[in-house]
Amino acid sequence: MRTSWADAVATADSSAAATSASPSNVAAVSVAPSRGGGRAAYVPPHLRNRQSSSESPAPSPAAGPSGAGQPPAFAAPSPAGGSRWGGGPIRDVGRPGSAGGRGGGGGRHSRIGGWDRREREANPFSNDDDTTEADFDSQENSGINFDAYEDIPVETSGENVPPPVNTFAEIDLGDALNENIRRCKYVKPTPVQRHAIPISLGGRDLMACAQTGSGKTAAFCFPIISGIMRGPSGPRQRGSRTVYPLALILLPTRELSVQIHEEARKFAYQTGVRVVVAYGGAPINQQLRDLERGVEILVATPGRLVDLLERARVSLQHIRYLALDEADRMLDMGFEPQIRRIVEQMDMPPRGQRQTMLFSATFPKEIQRLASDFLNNYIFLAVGRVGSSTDLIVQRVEFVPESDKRSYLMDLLHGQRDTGVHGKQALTLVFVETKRGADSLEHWLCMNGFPATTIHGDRTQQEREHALRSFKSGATPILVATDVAARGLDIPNVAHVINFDLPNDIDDYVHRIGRTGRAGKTGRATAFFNESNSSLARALTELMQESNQEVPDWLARFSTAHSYGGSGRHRRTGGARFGGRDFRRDSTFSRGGGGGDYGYGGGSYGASSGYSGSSVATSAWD
Ligand SMILES: Nc1ncnc2c1ncn2[C@@H]1O[C@H](COP(=O)(O)OP(=O)(O)OP(=O)(O)O)[C@@H](O)[C@H]1O
Repeated sequence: MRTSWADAVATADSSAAATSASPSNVAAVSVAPSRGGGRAAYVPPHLRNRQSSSESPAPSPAAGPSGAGQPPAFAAPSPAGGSRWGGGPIRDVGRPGSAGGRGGGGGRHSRIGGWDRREREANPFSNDDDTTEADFDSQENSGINFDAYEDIPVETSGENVPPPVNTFAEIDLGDALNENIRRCKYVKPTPVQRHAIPISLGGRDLMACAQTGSGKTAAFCFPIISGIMRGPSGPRQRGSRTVYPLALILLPTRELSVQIHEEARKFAYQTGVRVVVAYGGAPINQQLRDLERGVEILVATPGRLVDLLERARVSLQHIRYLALDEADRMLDMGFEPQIRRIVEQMDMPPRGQRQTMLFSATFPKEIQRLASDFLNNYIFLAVGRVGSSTDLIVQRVEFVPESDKRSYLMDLLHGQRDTGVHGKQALTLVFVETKRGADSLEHWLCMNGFPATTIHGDRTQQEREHALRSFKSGATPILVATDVAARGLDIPNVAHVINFDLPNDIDDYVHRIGRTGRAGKTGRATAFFNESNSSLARALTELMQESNQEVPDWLARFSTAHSYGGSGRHRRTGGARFGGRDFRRDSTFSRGGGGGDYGYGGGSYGASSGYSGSSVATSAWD
């Protein structure tokens, strides 16, 4: 079985008419397979005797923990110790100079489940480029453009919202965590971090909606790690193989769980807080061994977690923090039953006795409604950029008939090559609809001299991880993927996202294009649109307008033609806005109805105070 593009190229018969045919391949068929290294003969579009069907768009806090909130029973001791967020002083374990020392797995030695005294904690930063300790002081996280965040619109609703912070220094996260923030080269908090971290440290439940690539991972990891460091130790586990994590982070895909585990390990390095990952497709025995060595934060996919719960190897009895990343995906039809089982039907403390945080870049109202079952007196936070969440991403939509897609793709890739935009510094992610389509396109690209690999649900986990590594390293700078790669993956240098097949759901489009333009960087997204995508036209048009993108005339016409009857997930969530808006503010919600959007500038929900700075907008996404 072929496991990589290289194998594919090596085993392919160079004369094979692998470009089996669609008419579009006629142009491409004239492209000789590149085996042997020669660049394929390329037939430019103007010689292909056909008209472009596109109209060518131009390229183009002063308060402590809120009294209104109900900090869970486990909440930190009184603020007497100095944390403005109500926790006592954080024990700095494992930091240089403190007991345990650097690399010694210092810290909460007495806690079963924490780092064992005999065990050396592997340095999670050791693979990061060639950065030395000295470099950490001099660098910022690669090129993040904080100026772009200056006037970011923010909306909060809920009672007694803790005010935001401007710097990490304003928050008492403790020396060990601060040291890791420095190692990550985070100089300032991103907007979602500025708001979400104080809210979570204040003990409040949170539903947070913030643009892709804006730093949501740290926004939920920092308060969890800090809270565990402040709080009482977990239970001792005598004579039982069951482990009792204190925090659970649930994610929809295996790759994302691996990524969040790696991130969380960096943030928790030398804090004495141990992070373990459990996900499907990988041998369970290794994961069981990892768990047995102790776990405070369990990062998991739902299926594997249910397996561990059924085997009684994990108990959720002592969960203090529950975080759902990509929460709208976790609560849609695919995952909801499993999530309800984990959260409501096992032994997890009920809402109000644990702290729950839900994060995503998109939050359809119907999902917010479901999600509210898991939350207690929560704060809704929407953080967006002026104009929209994605104006750092230049979006183009091309009208491309189904049969011409490969040919168009070839144009784009040759264009990139000709302008020197390729290789490790400019990765290209191509989304397709089906697993078979992914394999077929990957094969065709390889045959035509474009090193590609693929990731989808029919590949083994080993193949998926290999593909991702190969893509990240630039060895195969094109990744053909299904929606399994649409959410959360943080891959530096993705310069171009191509929607070869558009998704049916506009929120999926938002997440897909969000694989580029991350952390303040710019990116490019191209979509191939044709009649089969008509139902998406209106939502796509609205999204592009909100993101200050040029909408081609033909798309606007499609949009008008299909504005009747377009419903459900094809429409922008929350009405004509990007991202999300607290469904509790929907004027019809209180009447038990659904549908209408809350008008601008209207009344507010409950005793909503929100952030009263001048940059408050009625919506984060207008
Ligand atoms: N304060 C910060 N300073 C600099 N870089 C940061 C900061 N916070 C996060 N980052 C970086 O920004 C990138 C995106 O962060 P992250 O993956 O958490 O985004 P996200 O909001 O979860 O995105 P998505 O919605 O796609 O899941 C990461 O590479 C992360 O290391």
